[in-house]
Order: sequence, then structure tokens, then C-alpha cells
Amino acid sequence: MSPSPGRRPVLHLVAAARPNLPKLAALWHALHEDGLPAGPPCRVVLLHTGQHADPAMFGDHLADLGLPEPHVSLGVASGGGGVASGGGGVPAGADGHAGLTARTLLACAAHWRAHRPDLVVVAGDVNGTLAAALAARQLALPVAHLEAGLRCGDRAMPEEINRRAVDAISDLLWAPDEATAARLLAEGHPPGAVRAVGNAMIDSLLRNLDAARARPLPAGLAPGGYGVVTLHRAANVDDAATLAALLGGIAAAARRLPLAWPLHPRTAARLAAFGLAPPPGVLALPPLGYRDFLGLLARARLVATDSGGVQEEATALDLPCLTLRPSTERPVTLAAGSNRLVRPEGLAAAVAAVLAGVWPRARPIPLWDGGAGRRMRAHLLEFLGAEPVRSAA
Ligand SMILES: CC(=O)N[C@H]1[C@@H](OP(=O)(O)OP(=O)(O)OC[C@H]2O[C@@H](n3ccc(=O)[nH]c3=O)[C@H](O)[C@@H]2O)O[C@H](CO)[C@@H](O)[C@@H]1O
Repeated sequence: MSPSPGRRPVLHLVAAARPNLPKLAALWHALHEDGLPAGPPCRVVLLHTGQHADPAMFGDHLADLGLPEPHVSLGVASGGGGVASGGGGVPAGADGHAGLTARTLLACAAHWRAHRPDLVVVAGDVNGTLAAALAARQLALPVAHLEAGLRCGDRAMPEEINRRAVDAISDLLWAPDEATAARLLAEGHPPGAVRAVGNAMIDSLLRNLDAARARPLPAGLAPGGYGVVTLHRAANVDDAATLAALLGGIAAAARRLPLAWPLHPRTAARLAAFGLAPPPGVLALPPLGYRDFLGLLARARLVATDSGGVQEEATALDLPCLTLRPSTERPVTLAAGSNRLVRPEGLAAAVAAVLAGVWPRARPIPLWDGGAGRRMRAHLLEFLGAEPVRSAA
């Protein structure tokens, strides 16, 4: 497909939740790279659905990542935990996945009925990703899925349903590695739709690492002298007994190594509701900005996490990663050597293994090289029938 002659194609980049931002930033910067002969090849609109609305969960990350304030804010906040979220026109309600998805679907459809872009780019696997992709396809707008093809096989995770559904309806599927692209082809997606572009998270990591390392660490932490914890998955934090078991593992680990734990709002709310608290030896922190978190990670001894993006960042940093989940949609990080799936009761032993120096080093992953943004740009310009652009570099 191609826009009418002489008109620059219009691209809508959909940002719903915090983890979408570093991925979209990779594409944003590739489209606004210095030295493009005729300026940006597309008009790029950043559209914020509102799923994450607190400044600490969204707005504070924009400047770190070099992104502008969203050009469009739909104001559809998540509120499934019953904790009020800030943000805009549509009030948060305790209506869970269905409510957030439905409200985002309606808001996107209303916007795109009035303003039709040439391509909608959605990222990752959050509820806002699915809602936006579905709204676009229902209006016959083409959709690109940034971070396509990931599968953990656990259909109890909302993210697994979201990523499978978004892949099924997307016109362009951007996979972070060759094996993931091969899986999409095996699922029957047309070869022209699928491209192994590399990992957009790693584009942002490489772009920001020096600045992140220059950030001060939270008081009491010294480089190499602490571990990082992050936890927010519904399966880990929404059930009191499961969360208490995780706290037991974290407490045992903290007896071997001081831990810093930036608390996700969902986790903070559940801890409070269940009358639980981070154990001694754990420095609880508020959600951190992109560079502050990356700086914390880059100088840590290890990370224990249930986040997908953190598994990738840890692998790129060759940081031992103890993944507190029964499965991962990023098996490439297991194959790289430094990420392992760990049960709560095995956490202290894993920390001891890291401290004893018997943890594997990470092998570099092909295409995790800072070039994902340019590869996505090339594919979308081919799709739009626009002139290809050559970078100065
Ligand atoms: C199904 C889905 O989309 N889950 C994604 C969502 O999980 P996350 O747990 O953030 O899911 P929600 O967006 O539903 O938010 C959960 C709860 O966190 C609180 N909250 C959230 C955002 C905010 O700005 N302020 C606030 O207070 C609210 O109580 C909300 O109800 O984002 C995570 C990253 O953070 C992603 O890894 C998850 O895949």
C-alpha cells in the first residue's frame, strides 16, 4: 500500500504502559535520526492510551528516552486493582482486564475514525497493545507488532493471550531474534510480513547506558554490592500465599546480599492489602525512571525478577538473572546462559552460586546490537511504499 503522491505517510506509535516506551523509542529515534536526507520519512504521532498514567510509571520516562510528550492522550487508565490511577478523560475503575481492554478499544476506535493513520505500531503484550491492535484492524488500518512472536506457553498469563492475539491480526511482525521469526513463519504468517529486526529494548539500553551509569545510586548501595528485585506479575503478587512465599525466598536471599526493590504500584498495593512488607535487608524504593533503573541494574551483582524486559536487559549487561517464574517467553535469554528460572525456595542458593562465581556468563545474542530501530524503519517504509532512507552512519 502507499499514501497519495507527495504526502508523507502518517504513523501512530501506541504507548499504553511503561514497558512499551523503550521499545517505541528505538523506532522513534530511527525515524528521526540526524542526517536523513529529507528529514523524517513519516509523520510520527505518539499516542498514549493511558493504561499506565502515574508520572513514575509513564511520563517521567519520556525525557530519559528522548521521546516527546504524547501528541494524543486518550486517558484510559488501568484500575483493575481498585487503586486509583491518575490520568485523563476516562476514570479508572475496578473493572479488570476486560474493562481496560474495552475502554481502550472504544477510545482508540473513536480517535481513528476521526484521524486515519497509514500504519499503527503497537508494542509488546499489555492490554492496551491488544485493544489498540484490534481497534485498528476493525477499521481496516494496517498494524505492525513490535516484539512479535514471543511465546511462554502459559495461557493463564494475560500477556500470552495478548501477544498471540496481536500477532494473529498484525500485518507486520517484528521479531527480536531469528528463532522467533522462524516460529512466526512456521505458524503460517506470510514471509513478507515477518522480519527479525532485533531487540528494540537493547537499542534503548545501548543509547542510555553511559548516562545511566553516571546516575547516583540510592543511598546505602555501592557498585557490585547489592542485588535488584522486581516483581509485578499477577500470578506472583495477587495471591497472599504466593506473595508470602516469594517474600520468604527474598528474605533468605537478603541474608546473603543486600537487595534493592523498586516497588511496582500493583505490588505495593497487594503488600499493603495482605499486611505484608519487604523483609529486612531489602531497600524498598519507589518506581524508578528509565535511566535510574538501568543505572541500578548495570552496577548490581544480580537481579531477581518476573519482568520480561529485565531478563533481556540483564542478558545484554551480562548480569546474572534469577527469573521468578515457571516459564519465560524469552528462552533466548536462557540459551544465552546467564538467565535461569528459579523457584522462591531456590532463590538463596542461586544468590550463593552467583556470589561464589559459579554462574554462567551471557553469550551475546545476534541482532541485539542497537540496530532494531533501523531494521523496523526499513521494513515499514517498504510496506508503505515510501522511499527507503540511508543513514549517515
Ligand atoms: C495485562 C497487562 O497489561 N499487564 C502489564 C502491566 O501490568 P500491571 O500490573 O501494571 O497492570 P495494570 O496496568 O492493570 O496495573 C495494575 C495496577 O497497578 C496500579 N497502577 C498501574 C499503573 C499506574 O500508572 N498507576 C497505578 O497505580 C493500579 O492499581 C492498577 O490497577 O504492565 C506491566 C509493566 O508495568 C507489564 O509487564 C504487564 O504485562
